[in-house]
Amino acid sequence: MTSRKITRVAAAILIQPDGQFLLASRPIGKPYAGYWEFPGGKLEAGEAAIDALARELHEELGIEVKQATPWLCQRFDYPHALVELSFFKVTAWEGDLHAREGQLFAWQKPMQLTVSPILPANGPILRGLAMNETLLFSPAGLIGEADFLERAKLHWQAGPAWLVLREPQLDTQQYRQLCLKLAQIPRPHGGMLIGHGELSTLVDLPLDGVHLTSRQLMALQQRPAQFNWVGASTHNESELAQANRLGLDYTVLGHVCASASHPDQAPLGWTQFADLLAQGWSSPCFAIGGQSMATLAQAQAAGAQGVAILSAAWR
Ligand SMILES: Nc1nc2c([nH]c(=O)n2[C@@H]2O[C@H](COP(=O)(O)OP(=O)(O)OP(=O)(O)O)[C@@H](O)[C@H]2O)c(=O)[nH]1
Ligand SMILES: [Mg+2]
Repeated sequence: MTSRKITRVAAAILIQPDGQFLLASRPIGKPYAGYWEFPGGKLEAGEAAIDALARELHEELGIEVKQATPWLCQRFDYPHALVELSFFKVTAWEGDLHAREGQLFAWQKPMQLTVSPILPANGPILRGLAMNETLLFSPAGLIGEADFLERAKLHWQAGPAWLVLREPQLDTQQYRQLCLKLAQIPRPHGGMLIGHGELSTLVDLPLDGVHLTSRQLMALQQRPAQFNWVGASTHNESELAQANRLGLDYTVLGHVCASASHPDQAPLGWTQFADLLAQGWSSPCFAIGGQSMATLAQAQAAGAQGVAILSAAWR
């Protein structure tokens, strides 16, 4: 097997407080001229991705980066190069944008692109920009249905919470009923309701998506077409690779820290978690296992989208 040289690239997702992000058109004379991309460029020899990011944004846009959080690390096989893209979410910068390379700029809303074409590698990751920093797993089995419905309402009132309804102790009929009750709660900020279980029992429920177990994930040949959003639980590289092959929207990887739900299995730990993410995947990943808002920053520093929270979300 011949191994291709990897071109390392740092790219910035500049995000405004209202959630709009910046795309720039590639200048004439470069490969894919006229395609829309995230500003950025190639790492120089010995340069760290975050330093390349700051340098490129200065060169291309004339701004100084003040706050950048690692987001996805993605590998993409172009005919001209195998590219490893380290994306950063840049939420604070100084200076006005200048098109120093003659680019055009477009501020875009997640899932509502108005420009095209975009670079081929960027297509699969765009859905990830619509995701929240937390993924909440339901606890009705632990705290009781009435309490759960009340707290779900509070989460959705407060923000765009993504809720996975995972209740393995319920039978199909009970699950349906609970799901229908949840679906009636208003979600003014665009919160999401994600199902869990045998896919054939979920298809006609008012769900925004489905969360696959790792067993379901490994048994599938294709992404299930009946659901808008599809994510999966993963524990290792082969499961991450399968999620990537199927083009899933997100993964959950763990458990990262010791957790009450898996007392007999050794946790991955942050180093192994970060190493697995650094292999390069096209969809955001949530850390799971001992996670809460208190571990969000650490998870994101390791390259995660955010944290999957079980019991800590419902206290
Ligand atoms: N900057 C940037 N590059 C991307 C993105 N997506 C993507 O596939 N790429 C690829 O990553 C590589 C980065 O190239 P670049 O042309 O921006 O590099 P650069 O700014 O250092 O320019 P240079 O070629 O003049 O040195 C290209 O192969 C490009 O196709 C993206 O969103 N932003
Ligand atoms: Mg560039």
